[in-house]
Amino acid sequence: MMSSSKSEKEHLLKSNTRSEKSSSLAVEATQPSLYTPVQIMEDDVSPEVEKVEEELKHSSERFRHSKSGESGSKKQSGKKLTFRNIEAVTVKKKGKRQEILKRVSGVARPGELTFIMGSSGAGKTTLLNILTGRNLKNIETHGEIIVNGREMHSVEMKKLSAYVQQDDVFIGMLTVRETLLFAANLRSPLKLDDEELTKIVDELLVMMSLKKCENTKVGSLSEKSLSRGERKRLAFACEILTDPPILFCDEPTSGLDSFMSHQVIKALRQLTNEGKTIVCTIHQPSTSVYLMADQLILLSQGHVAYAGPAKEVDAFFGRCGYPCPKFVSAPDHFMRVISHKSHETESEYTTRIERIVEEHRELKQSENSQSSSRREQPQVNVNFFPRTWICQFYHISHRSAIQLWRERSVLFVKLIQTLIMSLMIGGTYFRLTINRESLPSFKGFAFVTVQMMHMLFMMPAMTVFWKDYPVVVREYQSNMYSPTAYYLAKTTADSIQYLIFPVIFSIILLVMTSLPVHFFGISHYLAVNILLSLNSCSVGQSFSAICGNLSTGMTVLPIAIVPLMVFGGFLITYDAIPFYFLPFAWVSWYKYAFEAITIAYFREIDTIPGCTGSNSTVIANLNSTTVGYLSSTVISIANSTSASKSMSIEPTCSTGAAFISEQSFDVSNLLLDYIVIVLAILFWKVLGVLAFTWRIRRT
Ligand SMILES: Nc1ncnc2c1ncn2[C@@H]1O[C@H](COP(=O)(O)OP(=O)(O)OP(=O)(O)O)[C@@H](O)[C@H]1O
Repeated sequence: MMSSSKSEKEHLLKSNTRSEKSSSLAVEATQPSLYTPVQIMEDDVSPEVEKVEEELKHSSERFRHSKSGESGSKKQSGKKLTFRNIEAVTVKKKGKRQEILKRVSGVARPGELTFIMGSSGAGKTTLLNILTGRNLKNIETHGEIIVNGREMHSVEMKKLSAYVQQDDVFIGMLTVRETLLFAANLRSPLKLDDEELTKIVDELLVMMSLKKCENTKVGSLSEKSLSRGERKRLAFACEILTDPPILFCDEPTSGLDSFMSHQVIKALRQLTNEGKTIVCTIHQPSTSVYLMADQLILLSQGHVAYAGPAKEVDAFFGRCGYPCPKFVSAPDHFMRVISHKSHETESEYTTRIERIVEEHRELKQSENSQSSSRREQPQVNVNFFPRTWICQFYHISHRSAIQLWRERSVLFVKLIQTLIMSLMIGGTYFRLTINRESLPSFKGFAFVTVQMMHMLFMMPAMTVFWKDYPVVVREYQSNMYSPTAYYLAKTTADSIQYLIFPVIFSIILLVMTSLPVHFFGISHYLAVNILLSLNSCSVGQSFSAICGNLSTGMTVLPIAIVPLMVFGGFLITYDAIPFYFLPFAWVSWYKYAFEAITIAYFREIDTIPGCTGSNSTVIANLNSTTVGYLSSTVISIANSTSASKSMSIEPTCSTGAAFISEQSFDVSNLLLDYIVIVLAILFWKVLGVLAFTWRIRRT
């Protein structure tokens, strides 16, 4: 740290001398900047800054010792990052191509801090994304990325580096400590025990000045808990816990005050002292921050305007005819030179940039001609995730369970909803028993039960991923876990509620009705309802993953589900279904659930009270009596298919078995019914996993 301060001061003095010598030809502003170099030097040595720096230094050292298990300071073997002729093109509508980066080349060396600077839209973030192999949807890229003479595949690059992205996204319900512990569990390259991980997290909390908020919930963008600076420091802590040799940071100082910006860059500088290669984009650095850079890459209109030592940039712009005027800070000056001014035309701006780019190209030509050395080819068969699939599954489901519990107000609302619906339906079928008159009502009761298992649970299940989706993308890109582990762990943890609510719903209905109380009936009724609710959430989650967002999923879902419901045997008997719609009936889990519930209650009944024989006739009008409140869509579909056949039950039966076969069901199908419902759950799970994995991998 001391050496860096010293070199900064030398750099600063040189920069002042250069500034004094230079003329003010190319710059309009000649007013002294608010942040004069002398003030910065004074700020730099203020007791408060010194104290924080000392704290950071000691914490950093302790953290590294705890990880390496060595008493002395451990320097990493350096990684020299070279990128050559990086091009990025987006293909827009009607095949229009937009060049974002045009043959961008540069070098970042170990032990050095490299700043990528440029005006907004210059391509800084895109360059970092290409170097780290992330967020390249819709972007075509070319060029070479070489580390220590070997060309890198993006998978290898991810193992060697960490990337602190501009937006800090976290699971809002977790505390700072829990967030770090989760990351440490899944990212640490070595398998460490709980005690060692806790120690690392403790060290990181001190190192990043997060100790005082370690038990504060991270919060989301809508409900803030941590300050922006704390969120930024947490993002750093999550990335550097793997001790990567190369660290990329996109706008690490955005949203921070000048003191905190200085501290963040200072912390990065300290990491370079350990041999790390650090590359960060930075928008408008204060002079104190700028002076900490070793190397500078200036981007303008997707071109490299300058790439080289930071201390030589003044001389370069002087050579181009834009020397830095007296009292104007160097970053302010060259940012002005490479930015589009309001009073100039597009062609004037482009001409200026082309001249600077050409000047830089000439400067670099000799360097490039020397660098055509032979390189090793990339290795792609590298182990992708540090932890096993089971370990990933365990930690994600644990985190999801914590989230579920902390969001228990949502669970409470769902409980109230379940209670209200079950009391309403229980009231409708109050004292329902099995006799001649109530046979149509039983069909209505079975229909409403099955329908409720879908209405209550399918839509809420669709929301399961989307709140956390940006976090999941970020964590996947950081090689923390596979999408399959996430999907299955998240949906499994979320499904706990779908074991409880259907039981509450079923018990209330069973208490309020007067259906026969026997173990066979009750156990099958409960089992079918639980399986149906699990199937509903599998369907909801799967549609959500397939459609990619909630609103599309909610629109598409009824198109697929309504036919299955209509041909489920409640509204039309199997025999009456037109042959071209029969496939819907074959795959309708509604039908199998209805069959299982019917068998559960009628198999044991020898004689249906009130049914004396083959002449008994009961007309059921589901429209007006039993399911009158159901959606008009369903009813109209039912009416438009063979209404007379579907709405009437004309039993020629007096026994339970006869009633079962009257519905085109078979007593021996009970096991098949369960198998089909379980297969439906598995089918939707697999489809959901595939869709989710595809979606995440595309990012
Ligand atoms: N995936 C993409 N699809 C289409 N255009 C893109 C994509 N990514 C980046 N761009 C475009 O590329 C240009 C450069 O974007 P980039 O985010 O790299 O700029 P930047 O220099 O980081 O800007 P800022 O400082 O504002 O973050 C912009 O015009 C942007 O709209």
